[in-house]
Amino acid sequence: MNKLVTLGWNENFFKTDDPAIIARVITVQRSSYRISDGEMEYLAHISGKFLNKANNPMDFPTVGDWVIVDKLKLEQKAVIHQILPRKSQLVRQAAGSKTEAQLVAANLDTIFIVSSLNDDLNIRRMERYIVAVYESGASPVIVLTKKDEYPEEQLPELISQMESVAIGIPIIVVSSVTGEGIQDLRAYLNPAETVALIGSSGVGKSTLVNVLLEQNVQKTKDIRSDDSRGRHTTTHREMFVLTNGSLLIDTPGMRELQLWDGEEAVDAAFEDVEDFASACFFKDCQHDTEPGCRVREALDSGELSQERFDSYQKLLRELAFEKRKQDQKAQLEEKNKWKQRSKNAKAAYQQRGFK
Ligand SMILES: Nc1nc2c(ncn2[C@@H]2O[C@H](COP(=O)(O)OP(=O)(O)OP(=O)(O)O)[C@@H](O)[C@H]2O)c(=O)[nH]1
Ligand SMILES: [Zn+2]
Repeated sequence: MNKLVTLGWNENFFKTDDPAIIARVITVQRSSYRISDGEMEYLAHISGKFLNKANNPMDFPTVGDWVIVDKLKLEQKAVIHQILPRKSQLVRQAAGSKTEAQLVAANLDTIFIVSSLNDDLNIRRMERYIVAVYESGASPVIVLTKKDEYPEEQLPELISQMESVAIGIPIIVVSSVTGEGIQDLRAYLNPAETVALIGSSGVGKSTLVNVLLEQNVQKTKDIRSDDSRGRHTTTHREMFVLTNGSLLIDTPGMRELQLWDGEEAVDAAFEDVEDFASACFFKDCQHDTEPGCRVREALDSGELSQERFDSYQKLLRELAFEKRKQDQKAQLEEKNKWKQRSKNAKAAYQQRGFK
């Protein structure tokens, strides 16, 4: 049997007579990668030619990527030549002020949006995560952790609140301490499928990975007893194989999730708002003062909450702003490229002695 299958490989991804050239990225460490062919792990680097062609973060391998490689079995080293087309990819705007995409993981079937029931839970943040997941092409599942620390009687109210913003998305409540809900979660971990966990730091992602793997592979840390500096315990992204053959990727906690792209994903995540908007009299209704505005009507009657509508508009504005920044950056890069070219041409001309 082709061992790649144990990593979720499917022949439809890429046709080749030589499966030995295929591997999957299981961790990313600065400029090196750990890859696996299902049999052995290799420390891999990208080839010089690859490096020359890669000019933005999306061109580089990420955890979950399928890659074409040359393996040196004895040394357990490999060279990555190419990334196979991704079937899904989770992207966010990189932290900091630079306009730059950050690729979180690739080829995911499902994404667990993990939030703890105690103080981390935030409806507006949840909406943002849902948009990012829809945009990635994977299916979202909401996982609410630390059930053991939350008053049972308040749970139904909270879940119904969550349901109103996570339309049609499964919501699973778990406790890694008591084991409640873990079995329900396993229903979303199918053989040969890849699931990634995302969420803020300290919500219990790594603890959950350990529980699902039934062993301690990810370091966890007590957030109550540490200082504000050493909070993040998961420093890199890593893929694990569960005993049933499903693949699980843990990601470092995010302080905030800045969207990179996804106006259509906003429409998908805000199906309720879209439904009202499509019933407005004017096709291009701005839901402001236009007559026959179904959105305003829904806001007045309470069918649609003002907070939800504000959040929808805010995300759209943010994405439009993000897009303008990206376009400006692309224009600048294009300009610099031409500048450099004419500089090179001039230098070559002078070298030939035509001064
Ligand atoms: N009471 C309770 N505590 C939990 C549960 N799950 C995790 N914790 C605790 O929450 C703290 C943070 O858990 P981690 O698993 O390290 O959190 P994380 O999301 O991986 O954090 P980062 O690696 O920083 O992203 C630890 O002290 C865990 O013991 C749970 O179900 N119940
Ligand atoms: Zn309207």
